[in-house]
Amino acid sequence: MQRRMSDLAFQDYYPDDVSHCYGCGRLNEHGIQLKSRWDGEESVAYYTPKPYHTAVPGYVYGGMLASLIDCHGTGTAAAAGYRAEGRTMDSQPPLRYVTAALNVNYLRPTPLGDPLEVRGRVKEVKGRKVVVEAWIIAGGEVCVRGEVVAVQLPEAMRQS
Ligand SMILES: CCCCCCCCCCCC(=O)SCCNC(=O)CCNC(=O)[C@H](O)C(C)(C)COP(=O)(O)OP(=O)(O)OC[C@H]1O[C@@H](n2cnc3c(N)ncnc32)[C@H](O)[C@@H]1OP(=O)(O)O
Repeated sequence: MQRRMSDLAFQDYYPDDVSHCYGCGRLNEHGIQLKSRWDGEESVAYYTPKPYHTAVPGYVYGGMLASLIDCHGTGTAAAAGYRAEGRTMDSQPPLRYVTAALNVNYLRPTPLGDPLEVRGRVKEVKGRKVVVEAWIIAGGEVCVRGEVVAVQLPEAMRQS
């Protein structure tokens, strides 16, 4: 069945050459394949960690949580970059963002087994840089807060 455009997540628009990321690449069969969308002025994604994403028994591994902040942040940055240019994510030329900086604060243990809600808000769009704050909610409580600085790849590093 053909999907409506509004069903597509930010990551579904990534060109193939940036769709192998472990966290968000739709072409990485071993990865998380995170899907982020706008929810008003915020962005949102959902993911339920697997039983093997364990830190101490019953709680989610911090590296997994950092990956969620990272890839929801870069996805939100990409969407914000297109929005700042007044165009849709399927328009040309494609924008390619990478993580320049990632800060993660673990506020309380994140229970393993519940669906996690990952939310984001754009703090700044300036030139090639987008700063996104992101947080993870489990069981109605914010367990993790972070910030992502995403920067568009310099022209010289683009392969297409
Ligand atoms: C639809 C398709 C979507 C495609 C989206 C694809 C998503 C894939 C997501 C993958 C997520 C990853 O894991 S990516 C893999 C991990 N990341 C990487 O390997 C990146 C390695 N680093 C680099 O390649 C480089 O350092 C860059 C490209 C990030 C930046 O280098 P540059 O291009 O020379 O940057 P530069 O001109 O100096 O800086 C530009 C602006 O960014 C700021 N800036 C630069 N680095 C930092 C930093 N660490 N912390 C804070 N701010 C920084 C500068 O102050 C400046 O701000 P101002 O002065 O203008 O204010």
